[in-house]
This record gives sequence, structure tokens and C-alpha cells, in this order.
Amino acid sequence: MSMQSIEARGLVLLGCGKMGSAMLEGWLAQGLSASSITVIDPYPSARLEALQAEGLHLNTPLPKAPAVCLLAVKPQMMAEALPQIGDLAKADTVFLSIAAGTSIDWFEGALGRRAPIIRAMPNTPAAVGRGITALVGNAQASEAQMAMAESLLSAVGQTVRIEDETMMDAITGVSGSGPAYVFHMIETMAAAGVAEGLPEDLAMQLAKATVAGAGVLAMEADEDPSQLRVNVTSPQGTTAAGLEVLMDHQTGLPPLIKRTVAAAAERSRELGK
Ligand SMILES: NC(=O)C1=CN([C@@H]2O[C@H](COP(=O)(O)OP(=O)(O)OC[C@H]3O[C@@H](n4cnc5c(N)ncnc54)[C@H](O)[C@@H]3O)[C@@H](O)[C@H]2O)C=CC1
Ligand SMILES: O=C(O)[C@@H]1CCC=N1
Repeated sequence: MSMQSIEARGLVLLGCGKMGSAMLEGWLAQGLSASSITVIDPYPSARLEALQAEGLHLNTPLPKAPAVCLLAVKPQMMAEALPQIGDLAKADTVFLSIAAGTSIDWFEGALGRRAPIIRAMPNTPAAVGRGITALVGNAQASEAQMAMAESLLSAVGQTVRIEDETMMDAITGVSGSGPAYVFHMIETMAAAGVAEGLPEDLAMQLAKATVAGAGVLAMEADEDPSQLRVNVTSPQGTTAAGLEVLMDHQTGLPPLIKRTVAAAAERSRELGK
């Protein structure tokens, strides 16, 4: 099964907030037609309402047997929201959850043990086709259904299949939440530039372009990120002076990022309880 079968059978999106809409924008940009998508959301955005003119179904009755139902409400809202799509558990529909923390076992309890369920953790760069999504399926999710979910998710970035669902907490801490850390890095670099005397606009332009450029270089270069770092660093130069602060094992980025990712992973574990 591929994007064509999703186009033909339809896709239901339960909850279309920040992450759901990031993925939706990515799919629309990839050519999935708005008319193949049904969104269920009690608080639709103006963008969703506008997409109705292009054929998107908003809070309408569901198609009988959509290829996939993406579950994208908050973990705390999932139990309340699921009855709206419960009937699809009798159809040959794959449930694809992106909810942090919420386990496959929990979904099997809610939707029935026979339902094909795939748990995924995407991130918001999906909106520009540069996301990364990890996914793992239950025993009922067939290879064809896993491949279908992968083709849907790979339309908005990279995908990686995992075998061990418990890795999802750490994955959430690294890549699910990770864009927020990087955005904060941009904010703090820009603020630091202002503190050094730059105008705000220029500092933000420099910070954004630097993070974006370094990200693309990290993806495209043959060298690994540590070598790319070395390449910037002239002996006794400016970067060496900066990195001495940033790489300090007590007060620098390594212990800070370790604690940051650990706190996010721990919250993911808590959400699963
Ligand atoms: N924001 C992110 O970067 C990421 C979020 N996630 C997961 O995606 C899910 C959604 O997160 P966000 O988009 O950030 O939250 P959000 O709050 O922006 O979106 C949730 C949407 O669900 C809707 N909703 C509330 N009750 C509903 C109901 N009963 N039926 C249908 N829709 C309902 C809300 O109106 C809202 O539009 C969460 O489970 C989160 O763990 C996963 C990866 C990254
Ligand atoms: O903050 C959250 O809980 C969600 C999951 C990963 C990113 N956002």
C-alpha cells in the first residue's frame, strides 16, 4: 500500500493541532489531495476551515474504511476522543498514534486487541518535509500496513522503524521534543548577539541562518558533527574561546542537554502510566 491507496481510501485525522497540522501541511505540499482527508477537531483552525474550500472534510461523518486514522490529540485527551473513531476498529483501518507516552498496550485496551496499531513519534519539521519519525507496530500491524505508514510518514521526512517500544521515551526526548531545544538555541544565540551590541533583527537573522546552515551541513557533509566542529575551530581562535565555555563538563552544554533529554524522556514515561 502506498500514498495512492491513502488517496483512494482516505485518511482520518483525529486532532489537528500543532503536530497534526504540521503533518497535514507536509502531506498537502507532497500532493495528497485535501478531499482525501477528514479532520475531527472541535476547535479547528482558520486554515482548516479554509481548506474545506479545497475539499477537506471537517467534522463530517467518517469514511467507511479509511486506510489510516492518525491519532493526534493530547495523551490526556485520548480516552475521551477515541469513541469518535471507535467504529473504524471494525474496518481494515490502521491506527497510527503520535501521542507521547501512550503505549500500544493502552490502545489495544481501548480499540481491541485485533486492531492494527502503529505508535509513532514525529516532530514538527514535518511541516517543511524535514521531520523524522520513529515507528513501531503491534502484532496485528501487517508488513503492508507498516509500509503504508512509512510511506505516509516519509512524505514529511525521514522514518526509522524500531523493534523495542520502550525506546520511544528516549526518542521523544531527543527528536520529538528536540526541535524546541534547537529553537531555544536560536533564541538564546540571538539574545546573546544583542547583548554583544547587535540590533535584534540582525542577531535573529544570524542565529537562524547559522543553525539552519549548520543543520544542513551536518546532514550533507561526509564528516561527522564532531569533525565539522573541529573544522570551525582555529587554534587559539574565537571558536576555541566560545567552545571552552560551551563544552565545559560541569557547567556547559553536555550536562545540560543530558538533563534536558532525561527530563523529557521521564515525562514520556509518566504520561504512559
Ligand atoms: N507538538 C509536537 O511537536 C509533537 C506532538 N506530539 C503528540 O501529538 C499530539 C498532539 O500534540 P499537539 O499537536 O502539540 O497538541 P495540540 O493541542 O496543538 O493539538 C491537539 C488538537 O486536538 C484537538 N482536540 C481536543 N480534543 C479533541 C477531541 N475530543 N477530538 C478531536 N480533537 C480534539 C484540539 O482542538 C487540538 O487542535 C500529542 O499527543 C503529542 O504528544 C508528538 C510529536 C511532536
Ligand atoms: O511536548 C510534548 O509532550 C510533545 C511530544 C513531543 C513533542 N511535543
